[in-house]
Amino acid sequence: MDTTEDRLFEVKVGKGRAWKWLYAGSMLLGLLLIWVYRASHVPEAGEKGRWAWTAVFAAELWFGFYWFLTLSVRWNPIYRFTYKDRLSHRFEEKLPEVDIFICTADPIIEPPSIVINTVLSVMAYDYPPEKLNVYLSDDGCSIFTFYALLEALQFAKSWIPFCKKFNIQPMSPSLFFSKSSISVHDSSFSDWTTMEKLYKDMESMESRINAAMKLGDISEEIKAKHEGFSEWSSNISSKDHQAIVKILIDGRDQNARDSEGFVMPTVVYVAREKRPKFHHNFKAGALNTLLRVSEKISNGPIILTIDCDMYANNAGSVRDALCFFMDEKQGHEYAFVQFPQTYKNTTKNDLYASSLKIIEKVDFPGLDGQGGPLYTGSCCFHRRDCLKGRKYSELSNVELKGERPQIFEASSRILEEKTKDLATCSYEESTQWGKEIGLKYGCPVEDVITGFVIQCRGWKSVYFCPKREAFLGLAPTTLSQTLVQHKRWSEGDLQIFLSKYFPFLYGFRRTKLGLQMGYSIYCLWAVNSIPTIIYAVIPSICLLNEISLFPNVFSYWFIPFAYVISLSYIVSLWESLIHGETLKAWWNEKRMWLYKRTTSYLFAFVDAILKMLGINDLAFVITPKVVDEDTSKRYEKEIMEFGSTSLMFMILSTVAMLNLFCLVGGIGVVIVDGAGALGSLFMQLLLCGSLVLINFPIFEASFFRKDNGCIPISTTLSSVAIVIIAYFIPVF
Ligand SMILES: O=c1ccn([C@@H]2O[C@H](COP(=O)(O)OP(=O)(O)O[C@H]3O[C@H](CO)[C@@H](O)[C@H](O)[C@H]3O)[C@@H](O)[C@H]2O)c(=O)[nH]1
Ligand SMILES: [Mn+2]
Repeated sequence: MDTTEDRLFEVKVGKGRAWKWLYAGSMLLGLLLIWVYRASHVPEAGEKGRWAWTAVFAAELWFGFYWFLTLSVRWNPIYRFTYKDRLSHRFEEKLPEVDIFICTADPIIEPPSIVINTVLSVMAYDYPPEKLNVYLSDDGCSIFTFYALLEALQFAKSWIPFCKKFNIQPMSPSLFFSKSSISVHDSSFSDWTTMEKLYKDMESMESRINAAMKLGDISEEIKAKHEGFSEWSSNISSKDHQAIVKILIDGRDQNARDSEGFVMPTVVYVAREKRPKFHHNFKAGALNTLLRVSEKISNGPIILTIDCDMYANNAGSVRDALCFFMDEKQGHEYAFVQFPQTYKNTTKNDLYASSLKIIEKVDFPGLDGQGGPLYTGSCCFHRRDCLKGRKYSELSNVELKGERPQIFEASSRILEEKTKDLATCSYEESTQWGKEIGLKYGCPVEDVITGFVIQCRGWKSVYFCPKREAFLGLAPTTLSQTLVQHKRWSEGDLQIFLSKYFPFLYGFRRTKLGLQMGYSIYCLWAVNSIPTIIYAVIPSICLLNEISLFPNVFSYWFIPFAYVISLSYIVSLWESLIHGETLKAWWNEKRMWLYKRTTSYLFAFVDAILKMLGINDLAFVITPKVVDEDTSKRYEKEIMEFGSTSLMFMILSTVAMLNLFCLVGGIGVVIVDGAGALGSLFMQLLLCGSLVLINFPIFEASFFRKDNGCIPISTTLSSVAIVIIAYFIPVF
């Protein structure tokens, strides 16, 4: 019973080992030579540039070490393929219940129209609907989200059967109808009238929801239609809002069938206290709430967690995930199956590098080869018991039983009352929730830390990248949103590194060394800020002051520098291009690399240290899912968005101005001193020149743009002033 035909999935191992050895070996040699050069050429005490030299040396040591960590995810990538036909052939009748957890937190920055499209998309999965249960957690505790959900469920009655009948993908109505070429256009599609009607229904649903939002209230007429609205009837702002649980569709209920006998998935709305406070714990708290509530309602052994802006785009994803969990040979080893988080709103050249292409295409298959990818919060299927805290044991055969708790027989109203207490934040007081049970608390990347602990309990995870994207989400569409998001991520990741979950210690013997290194790549994102700032500032200042920090182009020592630098850029460019990025997207990615490191990571670094000292509190800054029309037009045209004053922009602008200033000065020096100076300052000219080039959008936004997204004049003036002042401070 071990032939390949029995397996529900297949694994292909990446090729090119010999090349990798050659690459890694020669890079290492180059790095060693650079370090030898640095160590043997330190300027004498009292000589100019001694400090600069030391700083640059330290930065290069770090870059070398960090590069070494990144080898872990390039060494052994694996790629997976599933056999869904075998799954249905063998297990169709025994498919488990699947619970889908969707989180939303704020009706303004996460508009209900987005949330309901996510809900509708997962309801339409190609999966027995009586085994599909959708839970929406609403930390915004918003009557509008609730209302929108009710509207969506009404619409679902025609939308879901339509999706199933014609295999509609994407299953999110707004995405489906926004596509200019609709995939059902072939001859088999015969139901234009239904489609047109659906489109009209969707539009009128949207306009009703928007009208209610605009009005700031739900009309009495609508409120009368569902008793659930009464939860909001009393003066909510003064009352301590405990929790709401509403079973809106009970999939087991015969009434949930439509006239043709069509069954709808179960849909449950859960809201907790409105304002984050004691025991709230942000998204991790929300997911743990859903764990408890769902346990009493459907208790699906498999759970999908997604964010409210992540539309399901591939109807087969649930079955894909089950191909891993239900595989007889290896299924019992896997705790979760992570799908890539892809975005529907990235522009052609991915201005803010938000597609995270290299992570998706290179890092994660690489991590999979080391024991499994990170859990990234969204687009991930879990085994319920692993998520709750179960340890792996080779002996126990983890069955995926689809049994519902007895209590389900209870009527919805009784069940709602019973689960309400479980949904409150105060329920968790002096319990193990967030510590031993469920998602971990106290970290802005609850997902990464939770996944890591699961892997340390002996479980493996799976990364599955299907041909048709499984999910399509919304990436941030402005520079500051992107930088803030990365601050949250890098801060959370660094916190893990500084905590008892330090990968090399906590993961020791529990996970592979390669996986610990893989985690460290992200955990140390924030630390990269310091060496990067050193490199972006010091060589340029030295250039201006005619202090050479690199070997002369005509010296042998120049070779390792040239080799290491060009090879790393060639490899990075090659990785981008083979994964379908444009040349410009690569360039944009390099710019964001610099911007994240000099701002997000720097702030994260500082905040993580403060947090460790107990000075700072935990926060979760939610990424807005909408921007105004003006901004969104600029985004479409790939014009970088600044628009406001912020410390982050101030830093970016100062670094850019400084380099411009130094480049002009440096060129002046070379012209005056001639070829000799060019040889010894060549590397610095190149570095400074590249920094000026990559910062072109900043110069444009400071001096040439007139729109609302340009850099405020005050920021430009201040950064120029800082550069001038810095020029007169004798640093060396
Ligand atoms: O108090 C909160 C705060 C956030 N959320 C939800 O968490 C999700 C993610 O928030 P978002 O602002 O969109 O963050 P992103 O940076 O886009 O999210 C990434 O990073 C998070 C960790 O920082 C992960 O939880 C996410 O899954 C992952 O997509 C959203 O659905 C929110 O509604 C809550 O439910 N409650
Ligand atoms: Mn998001």
